Amino acid sequence: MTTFKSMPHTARKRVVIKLGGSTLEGLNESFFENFKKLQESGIELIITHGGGPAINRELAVRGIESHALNGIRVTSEAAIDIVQSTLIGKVNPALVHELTTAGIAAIGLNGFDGQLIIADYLDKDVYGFVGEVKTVNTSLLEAIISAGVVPVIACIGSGEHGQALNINGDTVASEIALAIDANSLILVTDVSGIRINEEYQLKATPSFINQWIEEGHIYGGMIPKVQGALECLSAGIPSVQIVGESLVGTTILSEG
Ligand SMILES: Nc1ncnc2c1ncn2[C@@H]1O[C@H](COP(=O)(O)OP(=O)(O)O)[C@@H](O)[C@H]1O
Ligand SMILES: CC(=O)N[C@@H](CCC(=O)OP(=O)(O)O)C(=O)O
Repeated sequence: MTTFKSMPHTARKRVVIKLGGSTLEGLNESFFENFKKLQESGIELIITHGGGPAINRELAVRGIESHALNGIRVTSEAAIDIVQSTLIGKVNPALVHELTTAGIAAIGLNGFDGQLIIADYLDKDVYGFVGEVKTVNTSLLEAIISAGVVPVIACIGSGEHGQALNINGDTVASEIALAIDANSLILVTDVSGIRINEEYQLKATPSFINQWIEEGHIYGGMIPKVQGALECLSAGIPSVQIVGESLVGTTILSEG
């Protein structure tokens, strides 16, 4: 991925929070009030989101099949239209509304807006209309953030010739965190972190994560989360958290 690195800014604290589709619909007002408190304490927030369950429902209504491979939806031509309209037309405005109701100035965005996320096919033969992030328009994000507005980003990439590409929400979250030099990334999901042999892990390191993937303890939708986390850590973002609605979960840190 090519990014235009933001200016170093020693004093600022910038946090990217990804809200998983698995948990989005159940979040209540007090959850969003947490965000207001974070903002009031001077933290710059950037929110990204998924919407897997909402997409599944819309696909089912239309009788369109889809399946996941390594936690990524194999997206047909028929499916990409539904993914695009669900994320941009339904999930994103609903989330912006929740934030606005909690008193947070928020603006909904997707990869097409101001060329926010330019994407290319990940592997068209294998995944269909799924994208990988090529560039992030960090100047646009910087302008929005410095205006005190929270960007709320749907995980749709802008492909060649205006083709929408489906990008996993966790991948977008980590790519945005990397592009804007975030101090931390928080992935909010429907489980309180990484569970191994029925026990939630408070902490994890890359070597444990690789071992857990190999042994099959981490699978499905957890895979893009930990992969994004490992990328962020190796690029110098100090920590990534995978948490439930209560914001309690696993903190992933570099070794040592
Ligand atoms: N080791 C693990 N610990 C916890 N959850 C895991 C693990 N491996 C796989 N999962 C699955 O990952 C899911 C979260 O991913 P996903 O459903 O894609 O959520 P989201 O919509 O928040 O991105 C959990 O509900 C669980 O089924
Ligand atoms: C390519 C790919 O997997 N795209 C995801 C985008 C939504 C998403 O990531 O939603 P969650 O946050 O609920 O996982 C999908 O189609 O489901």
